[in-house]
Amino acid sequence: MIEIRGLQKSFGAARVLDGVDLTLGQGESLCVIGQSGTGKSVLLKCILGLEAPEAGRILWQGQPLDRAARARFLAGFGMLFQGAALFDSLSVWQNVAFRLRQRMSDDRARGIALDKLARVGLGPETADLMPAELSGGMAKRAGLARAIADDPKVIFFDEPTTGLDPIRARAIDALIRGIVTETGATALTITHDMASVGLIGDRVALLQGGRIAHDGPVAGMDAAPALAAFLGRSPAPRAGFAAP
Ligand SMILES: Nc1ncnc2c1ncn2[C@@H]1O[C@H](COP(=O)(O)OP(=O)(O)OP(=O)(O)O)[C@@H](O)[C@H]1O
Repeated sequence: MIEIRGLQKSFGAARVLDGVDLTLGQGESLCVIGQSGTGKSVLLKCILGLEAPEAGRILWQGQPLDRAARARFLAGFGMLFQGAALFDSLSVWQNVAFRLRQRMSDDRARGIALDKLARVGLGPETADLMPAELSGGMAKRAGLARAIADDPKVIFFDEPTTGLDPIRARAIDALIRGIVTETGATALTITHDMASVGLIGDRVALLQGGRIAHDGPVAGMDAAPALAAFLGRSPAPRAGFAAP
């Protein structure tokens, strides 16, 4: 569905992306991990058209993601931003219904927003609260409700568990996995959190030195040498491996 080939992006003399090749299949959940400053956000911005790469191609459904294709892509796309990024001056339901209100009545948009809030575990009593009245975990849930408000076919999750304690982080992971599974959406998650990778991802890619240093299924990722090196530990023995 999304195919990235030879993507390069520099800032001044610093080449951040140095030939990134990555494919995201329809209905697949891919997690991209990497150290701070390796270019995960830059990669996301190149896909969204917020940064222009010097070289390489991004294809969506086999077509180059030019201006017209990107507009179609973004119309069927949802995103959970790092820190939720709710609009401070809008209530929770208005945030969730932000895109819906551009094409339907407030009554209808509010009804859909309440359904989506319920899906992420927020009751109707939260609908008229302002973002400043929410805890970090509630804000993430509201951001997630906004990401799925328009029933997107593709959803990007940027550091979905950053700033949450482990219990709330796992709850958000479980919600994301449930939503991705039940909607069949294609998902791209950027994260540092390996517990999230295990819960959310079908596949994990490691961005390192401007390239994809590892790309493989989440099942069995403990045995991948590149991931073990990234995490600073020895790879787990493969199934059937007999220790001497
Ligand atoms: N607009 C910009 N101008 C100059 N340098 C930039 C710009 N955007 C990103 N960079 C640089 O590109 C590199 C990659 O940044 P990026 O934000 O993609 O890292 P990241 O992997 O997402 O990090 P983190 O996990 O900490 O969010 C960094 O060195 C950053 O300083």
